[in-house]
Amino acid sequence: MTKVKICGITSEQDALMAVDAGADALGFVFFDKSPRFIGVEAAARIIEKLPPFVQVVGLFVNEDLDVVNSTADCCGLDIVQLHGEESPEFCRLVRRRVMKAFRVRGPESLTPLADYRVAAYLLDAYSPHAYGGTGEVFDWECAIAAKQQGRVVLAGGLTPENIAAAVTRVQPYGVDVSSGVEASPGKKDPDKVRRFIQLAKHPHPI
Ligand SMILES: O=C(O)c1ccccc1N[C@@H]1O[C@H](COP(=O)(O)O)[C@@H](O)[C@H]1O
Repeated sequence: MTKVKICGITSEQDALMAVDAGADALGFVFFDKSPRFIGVEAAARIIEKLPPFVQVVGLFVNEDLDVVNSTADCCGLDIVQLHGEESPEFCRLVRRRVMKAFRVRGPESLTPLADYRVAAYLLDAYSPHAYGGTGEVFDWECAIAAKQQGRVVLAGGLTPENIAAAVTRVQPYGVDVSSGVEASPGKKDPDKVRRFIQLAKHPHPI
């Protein structure tokens, strides 16, 4: 069954709602140019309220290694998601499992994957305007091709409307969504979160 990460959590209410809806992982954005930015202390206060068996992911963009590792310790992160131009060596020095994000423009965007020894490749749409969280979709054929190199987490413009088609076609290890399940930037819409998770995990109605 496809794993689901709900990213851009900024409140305890949204965190517990997403967990109750069946999320496998929650994402906290430690990138201060994001509308979903959360500070370390605020994130730690939410994370300490989470039940067991939910993975906690910290998202960083071109952050200092020391900051990544100290935030991971402070907040009890399980996984680090690196969404900038971090090198293979940088990923190796992170003291957590790493999901390295690649912003896909076309098949040539997949060439660097082979250099990275990481827990999963997260594929997102390329945008010249932002590092992620844009709601833009890329050509899923690239995600299908990337599965030859390792675990793929599909992201980029996923919504309750397209997630069943995405999971059926790509059959990724997991999916990640931020803007597609929001009521407004940084605030999740409970109905969208529930429908998204249900359809990601059960794309074919029984
Ligand atoms: O969510 C953000 O604000 C964000 C900022 C900077 C880098 C990545 C970000 N989010 C990640 O982007 C993808 C796609 O998001 P969306 O569903 O299209 O809105 C996803 O992996 C988020 O974790």
